[in-house]
Amino acid sequence: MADIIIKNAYILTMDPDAGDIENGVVVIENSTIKEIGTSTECSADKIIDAKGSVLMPGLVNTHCHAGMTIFRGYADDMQLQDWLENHIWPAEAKLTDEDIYAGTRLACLEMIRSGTIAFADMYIHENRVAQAVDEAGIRAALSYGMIDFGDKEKADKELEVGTAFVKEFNGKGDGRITTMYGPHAPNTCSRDFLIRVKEQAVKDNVKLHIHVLETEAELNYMKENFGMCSIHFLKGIDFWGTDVLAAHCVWLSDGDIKILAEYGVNISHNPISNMKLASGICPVSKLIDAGANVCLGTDGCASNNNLDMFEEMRTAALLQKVSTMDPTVLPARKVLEMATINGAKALGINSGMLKEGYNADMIIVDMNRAHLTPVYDVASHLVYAASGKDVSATIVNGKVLMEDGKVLSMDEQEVIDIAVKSSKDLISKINN
Ligand SMILES: O=c1[nH]cnc2c1ncn2[C@@H]1O[C@H](CO)[C@@H](O)[C@H]1O
Ligand SMILES: [Zn+2]
Repeated sequence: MADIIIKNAYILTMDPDAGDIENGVVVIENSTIKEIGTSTECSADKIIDAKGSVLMPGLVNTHCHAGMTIFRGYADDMQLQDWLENHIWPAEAKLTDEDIYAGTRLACLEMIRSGTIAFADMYIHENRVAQAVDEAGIRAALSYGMIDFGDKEKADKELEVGTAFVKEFNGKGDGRITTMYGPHAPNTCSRDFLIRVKEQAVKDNVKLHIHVLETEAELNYMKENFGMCSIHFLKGIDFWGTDVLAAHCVWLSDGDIKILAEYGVNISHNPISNMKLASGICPVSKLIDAGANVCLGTDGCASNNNLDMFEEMRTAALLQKVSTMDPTVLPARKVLEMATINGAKALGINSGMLKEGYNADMIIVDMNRAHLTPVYDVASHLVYAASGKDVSATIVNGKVLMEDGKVLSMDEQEVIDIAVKSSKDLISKINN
């Protein structure tokens, strides 16, 4: 007896061998996909009738600071450096681990609601992030964000916290949680520290998550201090590899693009954050043409200001078209690949496709809506017309986290109330 059968769905498998299945069935047993096709002999404890809906792999958000939902709308309309140094970092200094737990629960709730099945996180008090992820039932690749600012003592401490986190939480939450090292950026971490972190990550056999060339200011800083850009600098210390998830990568030369592709670096494109902070535009279509693995992320909620990966897909497509003045770049299916297959590859998880043996991580999108009518091409609607609010069900690791628009793995009102309280406490701490 299987656990769940989903029937009568239009299945967007994202599996290049299978394509779309117009009236399909998926059978879930334990945490994986047991069968996918047009019919099944299996029976199951639970049957979900997805008539009129699309069943697809859940989306993967490859760059997030989940706890920053607490700062949603807190500091808008400024330059990244001013925003971080004068607003976000002073406020983060007042955050308690309880605030981060509350903010991450809110993020998980929002992600489950909007069809995200996994995310890559870099933040502080990451043990509480892991707790929130474990309880919410979502999947995540978590890292403690480390910054040394060239201070040797701080570097030792940061690496100690980062290493302890990696070791304690890798594989937790029935394997839904994996861990990474999170050196913040080449202009906030020293050369020595980045070398040590890379060595430790290789030793522990875990991946690395880092911000790279998000701003022109970083490019100028690296040129002034090292006589080269961050891409060549990181190449020089043997940092690059398929184990690296590099967020942003906005300020790239054609030579940099070749390096990133050659080393198989995973690039998390965050178009909304890059637009909001006026950081610039990642040359996504050039990266893809060069053969690089480009995926999508929202960044934290203070620079987006939501975690809706459907909005991120649409923005990625539109921004690339207007910036290259070529409407043929990043067609809908390509963007869907970025948000599913490519994201799963970056996180090293067996998700991103609906295929036998893969993780049972999937979502149901309700197409019976005015703004999704009529339908000529399902992929087009998912990228250009749908939003996260159209997701009716989210399944992660074979567990139904949301069904018929109702979140089952957490008490929604409680999560919202506690996050509101955290934000109010925070403001009074900041003002005192
Ligand atoms: O867009 C961004 N660029 C650089 N840093 C960021 C961005 N968003 C958030 N953080 C910061 O990265 C650290 C992770 O532990 C946090 O301090 C967070 O505020
Ligand atoms: Zn970030």
